[in-house]
Parts: sequence; structure tokens; C-alpha cells
Amino acid sequence: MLALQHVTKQFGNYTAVDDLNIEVPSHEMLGFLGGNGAGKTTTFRMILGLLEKTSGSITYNGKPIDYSVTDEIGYLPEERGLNPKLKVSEQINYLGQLKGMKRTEVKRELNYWLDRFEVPENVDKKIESLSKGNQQKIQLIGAIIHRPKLLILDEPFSGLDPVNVELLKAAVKEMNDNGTTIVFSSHRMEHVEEMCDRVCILNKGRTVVSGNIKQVKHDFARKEIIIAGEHDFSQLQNIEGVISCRQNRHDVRLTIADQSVAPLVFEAVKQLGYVSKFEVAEPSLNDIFIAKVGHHE
Ligand SMILES: Nc1ncnc2c1ncn2[C@@H]1O[C@H](COP(=O)(O)OP(=O)(O)OP(=O)(O)O)[C@@H](O)[C@H]1O
Repeated sequence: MLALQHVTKQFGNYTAVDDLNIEVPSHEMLGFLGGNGAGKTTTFRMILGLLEKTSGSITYNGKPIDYSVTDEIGYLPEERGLNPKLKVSEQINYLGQLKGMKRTEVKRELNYWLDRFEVPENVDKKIESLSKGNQQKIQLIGAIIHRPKLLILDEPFSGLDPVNVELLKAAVKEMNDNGTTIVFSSHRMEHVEEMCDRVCILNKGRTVVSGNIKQVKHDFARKEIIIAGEHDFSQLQNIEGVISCRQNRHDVRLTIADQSVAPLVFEAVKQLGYVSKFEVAEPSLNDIFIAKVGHHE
């Protein structure tokens, strides 16, 4: 279990992370969301001991994180740090040996991941000759080469095309299925929604939402109603408790203040006539993010 209790980080008078509490049980995956400057990278750096916290406690399996456990941890930093002049095999060998691996082990793992990421031909190429997306694959391989028990990924899927996003997501999911505890930051709500058990949303250093994603959605009072039919539904937005009404190409989506508004909307829709769909759905993480943070950059 990774546990952060009352963690605060101040840079001078500026509080970048404010009284943060997070628990990630072993084998679970936490999605760490927040706008630009919310404090995600600062939190990761404190977990890894790269940055001193101002106050609070950070423990992994009940103990402070120090050099005795760093070999169990993998980290994909936001500022990618590969040496452009090295060959892929040299770079990964260097990182693997820092984690105490033998050359033969590194070679076996590297070949496995290069195959998984569909770039086995890159093994002897210089990093600087690879595309940005392929460099990112190598950087991720560097973070997971030693099969860490705890994996911290700062924006692992940013800047990738959709095919490569899927490849890297599948790898991260595989690590989690094999028992690795994972924390990753993202600006993409749907990645977190799809992959994680838990979520923590930060806004200006403070937690605005935290917990099991199903529970967070359940507890969030607002719901979404999806209606499909051939009528003009615009009058529905006049019903008390309807917060917004969006007409999409194939359906209409209403945000309602809480579940009790749904029967009122249903009665009004019945008056209009036949509809092919009427569904009361849990809000998406995107809805929750926008409601709690106020915008989505
Ligand atoms: N070394 C530093 N000195 C002073 N302020 C800093 C330092 N590092 C970060 N900050 C500030 O702390 C705040 C949080 O930054 P951080 O990089 O943790 O945000 P983030 O959530 O990772 O943002 P992004 O999504 O844009 O990467 C920002 O206002 C940033 O300017």
C-alpha cells in the first residue's frame, strides 16, 4: 500500500500541494487528475524522494520510501530523460543495471517489450533517430524493465497516436494484472475511467475528489439523462433541477441536479410522444471534473 497523509509542499509562500491524503492498496491502479499546475508532478517527486515534502508522511508498505525500496519502484518522469546519443539497448541496459539487473535479464525483458510495442527493429538504433512516440515507448520500457512492484507514470500516454496509446495502455494494464501497484497522471479522463480502480482529482494543490471510481460516481449527486427521439427536447431545460441540455447529433443529454429530477423529465418526455431511448446514467469523470474544477483545459 502506498499512503500519503497530510502531505504539503510549499515553494516559498506558494502552496503547491495542500494537505493531500491518498491511499493506493497493493495491486490497484490510481488515476491522478488535475489541471495544469495542480500539483501532480510535485506529488510524484515527493513520493520518490526527489523533492523534500514540507510536512506530512509518505509510506510504502508501512515504511518511509528510502533507498532500500527504490529497486521496487519504476518511474516515468514528465520530463523524459533519455540520452539521445545512446543506442536503445545501451540506454535500457544502463537503467536496468541501476536497478540491479544482470545484462542477460535486461536483454530478455527488452526484447519482450520491444516486441510488445511492435518496434523490435529499434534495439540497435540511437535514441535520437527515433520518433517522439517511439522514444516514449523506450522511456516506458526503462521504467518497467525491472518489473517494479510500484509504478509511477507521469502523463504516460501524452503525445501518442491512438494506436500507440492502446499499445502502452495494454502494457500498463498487463503490469497491473500481474500485481504492480500503479499511479498515473493524465489529462485524459477516459483513460482513467477505463483503467483505474481509484481516482484523485487535484485542483490548485487540494483534493476535490478522491476514492473508488464507482463510488465517486455514485456519490456525485448529478446524473445524466440520455434521450433519443424525433422531437424538439429544448423545453426540457426549463424543468427545475435540469442543469444543462446538450443536443448531440444522435441524442440529447441532460445534466440533472439529482436522481429525483429524473421522473419529472420522464413525465415531460412522455407528453412529447415516442422516444427510442431514455436512460439515466452515472456522470462521466469528465462531468465530475468540470463540476469540481470548473473547467477542463
Ligand atoms: N521547483 C519549483 N519551484 C517553484 N514552484 C514550483 C516548482 N515546481 C513546481 N512549482 C509550482 O507548483 C505548482 C504545481 O506544479 P506541478 O508541476 O506539480 O503541476 P502538475 O499538476 O504536474 O501540472 P501539469 O499538468 O501542467 O504538468 C505549479 O504552480 C508550479 O509552478
